[in-house]
Amino acid sequence: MAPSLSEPFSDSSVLIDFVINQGNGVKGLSEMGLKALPKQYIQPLEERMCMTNVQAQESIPIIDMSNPNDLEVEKSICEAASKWGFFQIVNHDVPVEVLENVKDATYKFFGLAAEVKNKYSKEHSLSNNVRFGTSFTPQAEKALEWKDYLSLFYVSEEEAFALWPSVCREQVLDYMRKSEVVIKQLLKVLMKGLNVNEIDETKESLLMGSMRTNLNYYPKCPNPELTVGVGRHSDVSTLTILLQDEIGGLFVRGNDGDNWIHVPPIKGSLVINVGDALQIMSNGKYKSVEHRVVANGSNNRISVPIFVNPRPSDMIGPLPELIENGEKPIYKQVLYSDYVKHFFRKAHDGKKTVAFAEL
Ligand SMILES: COc1cc(/C=C/C(=O)SCCNC(=O)CCNC(=O)[C@H](O)C(C)(C)COP(=O)(O)OP(=O)(O)OC[C@H]2O[C@@H](n3cnc4c(N)ncnc43)[C@H](O)[C@@H]2OP(=O)(O)O)ccc1O
Ligand SMILES: O=C(O)CCC(=O)C(=O)O
Ligand SMILES: [Fe+2]
Repeated sequence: MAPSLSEPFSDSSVLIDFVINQGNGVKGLSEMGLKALPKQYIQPLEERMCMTNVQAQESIPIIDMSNPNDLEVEKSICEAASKWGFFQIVNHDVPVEVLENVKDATYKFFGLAAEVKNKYSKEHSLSNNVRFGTSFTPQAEKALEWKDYLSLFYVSEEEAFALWPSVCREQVLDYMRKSEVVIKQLLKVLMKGLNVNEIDETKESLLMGSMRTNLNYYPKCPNPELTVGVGRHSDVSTLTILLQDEIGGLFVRGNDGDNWIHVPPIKGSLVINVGDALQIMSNGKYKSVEHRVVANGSNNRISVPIFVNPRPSDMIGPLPELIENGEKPIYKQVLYSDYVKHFFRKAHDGKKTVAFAEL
């Protein structure tokens, strides 16, 4: 039974039951037309976005990928990855209709009835590789985040056909397939910037041996200033390729450490960011930068990140080529699945995950 408007969720077990156990998510809360944000979503003051900390004059680089092997383009990719950890690419090879189709499919998935989406929840999903959820890690969070997601870990086309929701399966697979060219172009350039000039099969697998695509849904929120869409974090990937819609709300930590920079939506562009695995493998040259998403009081928002990762069974650490060149390692070798489990078992806490690999 849905809770009544006059008795909103003062009892947390009622909220958890409605949002998590019944699969209504925050989308279900948003669609009830609540007048006030349930207290479980109220973030401590220091985690709320304060507009005085936004640096409106700054922006992350926008890189034209028409000629990816042009030396100036290569230089701007490596500089952006070292200085900002984030950049947007335009004129890349991923067709605009592939991007539009995956956005439509995201709306289709979240438009399904709660009972249907709930078949993919941690409790009911037939596989750990397919997971519908809400917030980030609700069991570890003091305050919940205003986001629902579907997370799809790619193993094979056969598995995707058997297990992924049919309303979005083809569109996500197509988005992943078509993004592979640009992912390889970027990794080749980034490796060249480290003087790693050959990407053999083993290295390619270490850099991009596994991929996970998330469909993120941030519904319209009452009192958006009191909560977050996604709290401060860095990704644990090698690289993340992020498609966002036209609403905006993604902020990246500026390189002076205190301020936040908005990532404005640009039609047809993709946002690229360095994840912790690449920061570790590059021995700190490329930076995985903290970012967060604000909640929105007027619009629903979606985004579709592809997390390009090592394989769970890979050991990651500074690349041997860097150490052979005389660099002192600042990270140890860690099993990538241990690193990711450490990330998923705690609430978002900015850049703290990487301490797991520090020497
Ligand atoms: C969801 O909101 C997010 C997500 C992000 C993600 C940013 C990234 O960079 S994702 C890239 C993740 N990397 C990979 O997918 C690498 C390859 N995969 C793995 O290494 C493994 O699949 C695994 C993720 C480590 C899971 O390993 P497994 O041995 O099967 O162990 P489990 O028991 O299933 O999971 C361990 C632990 O993690 C939780 N968890 C697993 N998958 C997810 C998921 N997709 N989303 C959320 N949480 C997940 C799981 O519940 C377990 O926790 P327990 O407490 O139950 O033990 C960035 C920002 C966001 O807001
Ligand atoms: O929605 C966004 O713009 C970013 C989401 C994000 O940071 C993530 O899923 O890791
Ligand atoms: Fe992220």
